[in-house]
Amino acid sequence: MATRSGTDRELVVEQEYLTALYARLDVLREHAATRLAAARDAGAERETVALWQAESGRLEAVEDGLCFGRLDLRDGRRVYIGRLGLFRDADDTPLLLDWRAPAARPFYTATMASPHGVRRRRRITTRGRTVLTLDDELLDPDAAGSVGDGALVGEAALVAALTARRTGRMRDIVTTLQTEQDRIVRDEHPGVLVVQGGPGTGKTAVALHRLAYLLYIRPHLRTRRVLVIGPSQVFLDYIGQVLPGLGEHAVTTATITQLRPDIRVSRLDPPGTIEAKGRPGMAGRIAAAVRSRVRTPDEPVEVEFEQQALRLDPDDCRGAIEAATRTGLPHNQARLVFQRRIVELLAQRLIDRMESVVFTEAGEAIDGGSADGRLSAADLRGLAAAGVVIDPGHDDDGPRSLLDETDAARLRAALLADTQACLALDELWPSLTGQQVVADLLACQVEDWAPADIPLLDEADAVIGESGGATFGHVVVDEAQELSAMAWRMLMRRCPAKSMTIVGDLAQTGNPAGASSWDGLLRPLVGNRWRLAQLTINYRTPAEIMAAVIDLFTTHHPDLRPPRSVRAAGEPPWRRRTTLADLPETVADLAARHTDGQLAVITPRHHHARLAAALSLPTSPEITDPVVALTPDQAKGLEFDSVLIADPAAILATPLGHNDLYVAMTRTTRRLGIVHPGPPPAEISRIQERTP
Ligand SMILES: Nc1ncnc2c1ncn2[C@@H]1O[C@H](COP(=O)(O)OP(=O)(O)OP(=O)(O)O)[C@@H](O)[C@H]1O
Repeated sequence: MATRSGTDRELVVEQEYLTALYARLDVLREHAATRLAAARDAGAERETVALWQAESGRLEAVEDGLCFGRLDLRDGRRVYIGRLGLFRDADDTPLLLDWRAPAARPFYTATMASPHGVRRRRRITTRGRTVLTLDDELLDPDAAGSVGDGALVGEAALVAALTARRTGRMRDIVTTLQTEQDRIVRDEHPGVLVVQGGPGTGKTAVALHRLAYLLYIRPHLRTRRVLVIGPSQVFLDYIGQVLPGLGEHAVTTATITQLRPDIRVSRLDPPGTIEAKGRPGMAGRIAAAVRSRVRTPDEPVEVEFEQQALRLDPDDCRGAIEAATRTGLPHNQARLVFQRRIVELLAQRLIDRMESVVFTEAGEAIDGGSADGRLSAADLRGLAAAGVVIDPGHDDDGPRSLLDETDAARLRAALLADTQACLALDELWPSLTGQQVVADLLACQVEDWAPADIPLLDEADAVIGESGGATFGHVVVDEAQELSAMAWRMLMRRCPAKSMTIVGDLAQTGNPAGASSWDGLLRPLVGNRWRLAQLTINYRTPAEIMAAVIDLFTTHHPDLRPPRSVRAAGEPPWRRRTTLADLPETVADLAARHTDGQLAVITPRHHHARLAAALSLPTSPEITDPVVALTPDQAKGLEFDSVLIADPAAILATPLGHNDLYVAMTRTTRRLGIVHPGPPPAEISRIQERTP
């Protein structure tokens, strides 16, 4: 049990310490600002300016909650814990430990049974630069009022964080990270770490804190760059302040679609098409489609070059194709190998033809050449007379070849630059673009793309060798259950080290091409280089609401364990019957009466525009508005003080609708209401009908 240590003397002591920490921070800020200005004035390299800019940003970001904890150790030492490390200028004595430092770890993990050398854990709550409260936990088994195992670490602060009003922006949880979460944050697994956990278990928060931790312990990741993938821009806006608040600004965030800004997405596919496009077999089909564009002719091919017809036999083509294929290069690069082989053949044919032309003393060409196949002194004189001799340095009169290697190279270059010759070669091995390949495969228009096409286009680009794009040292994937097998292939190409943190919940999969098993998904991609970790406590959704969704959960996911709610909100969910015609008015009326915190109205896609209009809300939600209208898809990963679901039966009627309804019902931190046209679907019939 934590006790509030509010004696004036203690508060004064901590206030003095905090003031000294801020003074040190101010000195560092001034230093960084001076160095930044000097670098700019001196026209320093971009990297130097960026370095000081990043340092200034890091120091600015920690203003709120700079120091939030203190550990009194059994050996008499005392350490303060905060958002970054601070050291005394004179002798480098640590003044404040970065929460990520190993010595700070007991702040998150020490218990009565394993106190990790800690006698007292103190939580320091501040506003601005002022100490407000101190909460102490004594981890001394002999002390009265000490904390027991199984208790939440820092319960008062945790409950305060969980019950605070939502703002549409996620906050960091660095002051109240729980033990099972800390274990994942600091997990040293070098490969793919999958975090499976129910709604509200802190997967997003943990993934972001883990990224901050990895950047701290593996600084080389800053140069290799790190990426966070989320399901939508709304979600990325929602989490956008967490890492900067932890002093980490240099992180790329994107949706799968945003990884390819060069491709315009202008439409949505129906669920069946999304599912088909996401299957792993699409990779084989794309590779086969690209391969099928390489043609071995049945008949000899004539190549026109400077009014001469050069002949390529099918065997010539086959040999060049095999040589190019053997290189293992992507299609467009292998094409260059093929071209070079063919051009070598053609150039040799031209050379042979030239060499077989023999001139008379008078300079007239006689077909056939000399008996030994080489040129005589007379031939050379004839060539010189005709202005054809290219190598005047050799005036010995012995037999020799007409064209040397330089001439042959020039001839090959001329062939490669010749439009007619290239057209003939392109017939056999054309240069391709990913968009052509996929458009032909799907029999659709180039430039008329849907989100599910992005991984296919990316795959095609990889097969033909045109993609490139940035790669990253570590990738975090949030709402990872939503990604198709093809999207995973796309991400894996961007993370050569296969160092990833993947967080998701198989019970929340809404994408028909999404995951139903982590093993099934990852084994084909990374073998056994992946590990599963689980989160079990739901910090968001109150117990009353989890009790209302339990049937829905267990019916569809008997093999998964539901998360345990950390608290009850004292407000049971409610439902209200209406008619389809009255639905917009009923919802608008209920939303208008809502005044307490942020409200999300979650509707099936086909009602979305109509209900948003009835509520005078945009269909592209602004995530910080007091009321937002969302589809279940858009609500993924978000949370609100209150949620109102309109027409649950229509949500259930979509493929994987049971998961979508589960997502919708678990977005709330306090209140849940459901409006249903007609009788309630069985899944919610246990919820009491009443008006809020
Ligand atoms: N240790 C903690 N201290 C304070 N708040 C916490 C803690 N863990 C989680 N939370 C809060 O609980 C809420 C849910 O966290 P988060 O969104 O990370 O869960 P999630 O598992 O990703 O949920 P979902 O799967 O539903 O998207 C957030 O408001 C988060 O800040």
